[in-house]
Amino acid sequence: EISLFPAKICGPLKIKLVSLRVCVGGCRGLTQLAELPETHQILRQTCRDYADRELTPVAAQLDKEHTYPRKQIQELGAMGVMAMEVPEELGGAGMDYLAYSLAMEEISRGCASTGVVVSVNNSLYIGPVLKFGSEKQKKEWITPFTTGEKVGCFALSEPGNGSDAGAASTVARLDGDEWVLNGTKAWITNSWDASATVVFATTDKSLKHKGISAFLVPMPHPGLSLGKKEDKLGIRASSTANIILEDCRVPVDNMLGPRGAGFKIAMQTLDSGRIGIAAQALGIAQASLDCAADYAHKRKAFGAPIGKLQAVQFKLADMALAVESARLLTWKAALLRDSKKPYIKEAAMAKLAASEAATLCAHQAIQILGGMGYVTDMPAERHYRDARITEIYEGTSEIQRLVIAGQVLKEYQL
Ligand SMILES: Cc1cc2nc3c(=O)[nH]c(=O)nc-3n(C[C@H](O)[C@H](O)[C@H](O)COP(=O)(O)OP(=O)(O)OC[C@H]3O[C@@H](n4cnc5c(N)ncnc54)[C@H](O)[C@@H]3O)c2cc1C
Repeated sequence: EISLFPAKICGPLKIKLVSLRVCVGGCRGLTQLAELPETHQILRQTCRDYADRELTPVAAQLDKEHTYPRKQIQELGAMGVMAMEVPEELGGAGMDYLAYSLAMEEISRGCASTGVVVSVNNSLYIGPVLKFGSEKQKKEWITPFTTGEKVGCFALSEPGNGSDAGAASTVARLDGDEWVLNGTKAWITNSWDASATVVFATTDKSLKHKGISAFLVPMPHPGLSLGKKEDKLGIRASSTANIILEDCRVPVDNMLGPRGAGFKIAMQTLDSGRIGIAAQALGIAQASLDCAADYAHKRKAFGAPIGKLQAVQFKLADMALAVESARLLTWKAALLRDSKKPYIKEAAMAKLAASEAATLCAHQAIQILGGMGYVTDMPAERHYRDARITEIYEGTSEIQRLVIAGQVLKEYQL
């Protein structure tokens, strides 16, 4: 298998990923979190090699020019990475969430913008269709999104509400055999590059969050327009914009899941999605540590490498500790999900720990690099900018703490 690699980028990698499908059941019983099964180690190395070759060298330019990584997303699609959990019959890689987390970390280590495109397509767009869609919807709305040719998005937030997602003001009105959508969705990742979106809108305002339903909307589509591309601090190669719905009509068949189930669909989607964002944050944290440790060996001050200074060593130790502990939490959350056990608390813990690790590591990497950390000649400043969003989207750090506390209090309920 390994001898096939690398003849041509996508073909051999696809073969490798396909051959890993057989082992998915093997990791369910994994108790030794510190060591991955061999199959997952191969997947991790394959994604790491791809990122080193195709993402790390171009990440700074994609960021600078705000360029959507089209070629890379198509290559990742050919590898199976754009639809990791989707069964083979629907065109996906048929793998587990641990595998998805490993791929997400390695891709984000190379380019965090590419990481978020992969994450939104896998967990936020395909995820809810796979879980709540009819067989017909799965074929129509998933299969074309497995190859990297098309990507999807997830439209929950609005200008007036983000954390308080149940307060959605976008409405859906039934008119004959069509739903008519009106409202504005804010901050939608992938929107400028997407071919479809899951939209959350209220079908009965009096029921509050229980009146929210989910809809599948093709893009472009009459009545759907995009706002300006947001000029962001980080993850600048991914697009973020408002999606504006003005009498946007979709057939009744485009409702995803039962009427009124939209809030549940959104929350369950975000529970899983957080594991992917934890993995994205881990990739950024690891890239910051890589950059700082390498520099500590090479940069000399007062006649010796700065890595000999205890002050620098302490920073590296704290960074490595934060990365490793967040990685174990992320793998634990993924393994629990793969074994169909409750994972809400662990996913929130993983996202909180990994995003704070990313912020810490990126901050300390700049300190270790000194002036070189502050300019675009080195990647540390990009990691610092990219890290920040992981503490905001798919639930801010404050919301993660609320989720964790809610679960802890439940465990101690009398
Ligand atoms: C680059 C980017 C990409 C995004 N991509 C998407 C996407 O693809 N799809 C999508 O639907 N959304 C997306 N979002 C939106 C994102 O999920 C929201 O920004 C996030 O949930 C926070 O919502 P908000 O910005 O409205 O902040 P608010 O909810 O207004 O929060 C403001 C502050 O108040 C705090 N706060 C709010 N409520 C509480 C509480 N109960 N307890 C304690 N503190 C609280 C928050 O933690 C935060 O610090 C994206 C955002 C960005 C910036």
